[in-house]
Amino acid sequence: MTLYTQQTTEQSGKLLIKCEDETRHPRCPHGPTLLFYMKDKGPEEGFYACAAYRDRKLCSYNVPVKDLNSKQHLNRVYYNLSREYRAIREKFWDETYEKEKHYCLTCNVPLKESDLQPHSEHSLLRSLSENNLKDPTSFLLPINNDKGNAQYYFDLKALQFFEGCLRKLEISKILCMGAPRLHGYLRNHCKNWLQSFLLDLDHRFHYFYDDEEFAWYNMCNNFFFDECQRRKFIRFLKIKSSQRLLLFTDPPFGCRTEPIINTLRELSKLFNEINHLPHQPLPIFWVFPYFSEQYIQAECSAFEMCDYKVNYINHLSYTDNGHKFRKLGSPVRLFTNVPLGLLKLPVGEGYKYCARCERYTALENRHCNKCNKCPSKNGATYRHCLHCGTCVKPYYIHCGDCHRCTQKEGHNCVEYQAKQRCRICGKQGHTEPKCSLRKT
Ligand SMILES: C[S@@+](CC[C@H](N)C(=O)[O-])C[C@H]1O[C@@H](n2cnc3c(N)ncnc32)[C@H](O)[C@@H]1O
Ligand SMILES: [Zn+2]
Ligand SMILES: [Zn+2]
Ligand SMILES: [Zn+2]
Ligand SMILES: [Zn+2]
Ligand SMILES: [Zn+2]
Ligand SMILES: [Zn+2]
Repeated sequence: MTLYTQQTTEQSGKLLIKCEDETRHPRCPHGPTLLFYMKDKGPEEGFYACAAYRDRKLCSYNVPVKDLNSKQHLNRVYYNLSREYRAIREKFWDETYEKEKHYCLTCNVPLKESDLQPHSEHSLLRSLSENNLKDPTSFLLPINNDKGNAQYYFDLKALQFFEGCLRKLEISKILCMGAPRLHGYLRNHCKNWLQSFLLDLDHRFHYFYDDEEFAWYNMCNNFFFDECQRRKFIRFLKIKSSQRLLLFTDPPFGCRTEPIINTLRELSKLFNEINHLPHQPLPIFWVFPYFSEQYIQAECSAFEMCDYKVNYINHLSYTDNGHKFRKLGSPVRLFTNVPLGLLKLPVGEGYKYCARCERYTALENRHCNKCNKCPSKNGATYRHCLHCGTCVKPYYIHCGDCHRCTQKEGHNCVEYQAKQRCRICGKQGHTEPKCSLRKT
């Protein structure tokens, strides 16, 4: 059962989520839970469920608010495995007796020569190379369950694009929150000007990275599994006045936006406190699909969407070559509070500079003089509809009853209008003809 994705909420009505006060919520093994409830019934009728895993098979914690027995649930302590993982790392890297390093992909454990025997029938990677060890995402099997880790890795072009942006913005420290391949890439290619720190739910990184660059972490509730790692992380946040830190995140697309935004706020606050800076949001890069724009902007209007299409190497639909979106390319974009004019998109890869927008946009995104912007969101070339007063997807048809362009012919106008969002201002409850922001 997928209860918690944003799209489900939109369809099924109003499943809300309470995450601000989460440290007071009962805990599952993945930290404080989130409180889910229906808008018309209120939090008392809601339930607490795991912040990280969106499937009961992956984390079975699910307790209705009214069944919460404080003694039973509130003070439950879960065993922290971080210490054990770190002990395995120490042994793995200790070369006093054995130098060779191996990995069992079946059991997901690093091994030395004398550990190999019980794994002889398993899928083994013997004698890991230095390059493998420098970036474990080069050989670890991605955990690509969409209701859990949803581990999809950037392709090389995306990594190079991000590197270019970070250079241009003169970033000197980066937090890779749920971005292990980016972390691996940057620590190997950019270490003389950029320090990277990885925050991820995947405990396997314990084996390859020490506490100076990795913390086992849940970004949906800002939870560190290990206190020692949290302290090291706080040290990493401390910057000199000449340095700049950027927070980069690529969460699973099934994650709700509210808890992530909450975490971004908490981390910004912590960063400012540690550095004795006035309140200001951190520069953030957030990779997410273009169709989530409304949810991100509803919570945080400072985030704008950049036209760059982000590709993954191990996801069929989320690449330019994927079958589902082949015509329009990957639907994955970069959302950021950094002014879009500061980002340079690669001209040889389907992008151009639009002098009127004063930023780079996709080649197919033609500037509309009436809307005064390059309007496309999804990679198609939009056309301007004079009746709607805005640009729309090319295959939309203007409906005389709805007074707007719609996707489906023969739709039920009453039902359709009730659910729609205005394409000009993004709000619900009216459509373009009645929008106060309409220009033409
Ligand atoms: C879509 S992948 C992003 C990887 C990125 N594209 C890269 O190549 O570096 C999501 C990553 O976030 C991690 N993750 C998933 N849920 C998380 C959570 N609740 N907290 C922290 N990390 C999480 C996964 O383990 C995975 O590494
Ligand atoms: Zn859990
Ligand atoms: Zn094994
Ligand atoms: Zn333009
Ligand atoms: Zn237009
Ligand atoms: Zn129209
Ligand atoms: Zn409007």
